[in-house]
Amino acid sequence: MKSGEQFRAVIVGGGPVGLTAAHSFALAGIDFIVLEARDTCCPEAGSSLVLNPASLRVFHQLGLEEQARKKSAEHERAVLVNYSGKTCKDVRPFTAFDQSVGQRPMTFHRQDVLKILYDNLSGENRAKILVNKKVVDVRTYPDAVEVTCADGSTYEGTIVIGADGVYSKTRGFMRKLALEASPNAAVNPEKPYTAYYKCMWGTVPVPPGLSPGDHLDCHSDLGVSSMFLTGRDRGWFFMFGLLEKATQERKDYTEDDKEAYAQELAELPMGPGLRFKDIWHTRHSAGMSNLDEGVLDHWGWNRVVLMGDAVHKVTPNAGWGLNSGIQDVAVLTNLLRKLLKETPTPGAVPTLESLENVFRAYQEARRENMQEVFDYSATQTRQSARDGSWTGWMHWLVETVTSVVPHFDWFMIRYKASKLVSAGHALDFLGGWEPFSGAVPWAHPIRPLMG
Ligand SMILES: Cc1cc2nc3c(=O)[nH]c(=O)nc-3n(C[C@H](O)[C@H](O)[C@H](O)COP(=O)(O)OP(=O)(O)OC[C@H]3O[C@@H](n4cnc5c(N)ncnc54)[C@H](O)[C@@H]3O)c2cc1C
Repeated sequence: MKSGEQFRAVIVGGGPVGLTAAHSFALAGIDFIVLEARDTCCPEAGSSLVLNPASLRVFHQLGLEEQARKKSAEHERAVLVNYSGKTCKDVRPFTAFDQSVGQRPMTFHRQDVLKILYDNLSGENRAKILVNKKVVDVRTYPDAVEVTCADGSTYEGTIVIGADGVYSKTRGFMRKLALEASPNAAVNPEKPYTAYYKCMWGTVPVPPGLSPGDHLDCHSDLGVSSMFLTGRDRGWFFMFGLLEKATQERKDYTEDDKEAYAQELAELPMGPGLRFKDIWHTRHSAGMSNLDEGVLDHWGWNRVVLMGDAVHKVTPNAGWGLNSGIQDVAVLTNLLRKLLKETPTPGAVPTLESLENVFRAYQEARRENMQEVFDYSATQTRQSARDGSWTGWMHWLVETVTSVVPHFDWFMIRYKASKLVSAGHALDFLGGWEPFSGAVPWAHPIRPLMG
């Protein structure tokens, strides 16, 4: 293996984070290739994705905002019911986002996000997304990396980026290679995430009485909760449940498991006058998994670096998983672009030391914020599906007291959620424009576009 003449990033995984990286790298002038295991980057799998204003700001910079607005619904109404189905709150707190950061979160069908990303790559860049390329080996050399796929094909590059999700193979190779290089190397655990909750999700037609942008929640003290979101033309349910025992093992739920769980939660309220049994039979599709949680301590090693669910995994109640991955993309793109621009000989491949410095700076820029996002997400899950522990009762007490405080949700969004969102990075070499501004300043402002 010898050094390539030009820098190239081999991105493992053509999910939403890998595809966002493809757009960002293309605009930054960073050569890349994406290797995706499935036969398509846009499968009809998963449920909704809520993009927060920080992600929408990046999408705007990538030229994707217009398509995104056509395919999504802005958050409008928040309804909370208790386990008996009684409405505790029916409010419209999301105007707080309009005032704070100038933009509300938007709800998409997951496949639509993938299609927006994939379809809007130029022909030249789309040709760099290769499907049916399941990565089975990663090797590092003094000047390069080599990635091998299940079909026997190999790809060389300067770095390899693991955007291959919660069960990341790249993460495993990073660990293995670091330990081979030094048995005392500081590495991530082999199984770095732990699940305390499970979730079944699915797509259904919008039930009567609901409108685009509705967000319904049902909380309970029995270790279960439900959430229902409406988009432009469909709705999505999320049925959360506390696992009997925390686990680090992967669990693949079967159709029978889903049916049994649906029967178990049939009477769980989803919103005013709506129970789970009313919508389960209308589903187009449903999925189920344990909700892994964790933030890794080592985001990169040598020529290998991780982003998205491969390096942090949060529960989905607060909708921060992909939004965090988009932040990873923005920060890593900015740092790599700067490095490549500053390389003494134009076009020369940066040294391993300079790449490792970039990976360190990337982790430093993201790790602390990610922990805050992680804690926020974990708390939301535990406040919703409360257990019988004292923390469960504390969550109950806080929720009961705050549910009678006028405009409480508005204040939480204005002073807590907006603060997290406004910490968001964007691509520092591209401009942006107005709606993404309000009373809360962005920690990393972008240059306003002229005209
Ligand atoms: C029910 C639910 C609701 C959610 N809602 C939201 C939300 O509203 N907002 C939000 O921000 N986040 C949400 N999330 C989280 C979000 O889905 C993830 O954070 C996001 O998908 C992570 O993207 P990723 O690209 O890192 O990983 P993935 O989406 O897992 O994509 C990884 C890709 O890598 C490919 N791959 C895997 N292994 C290999 C290999 N060996 N070789 C090549 N390719 C490989 C996979 O096929 C896949 O395409 C939700 C999650 C769940 C479960």
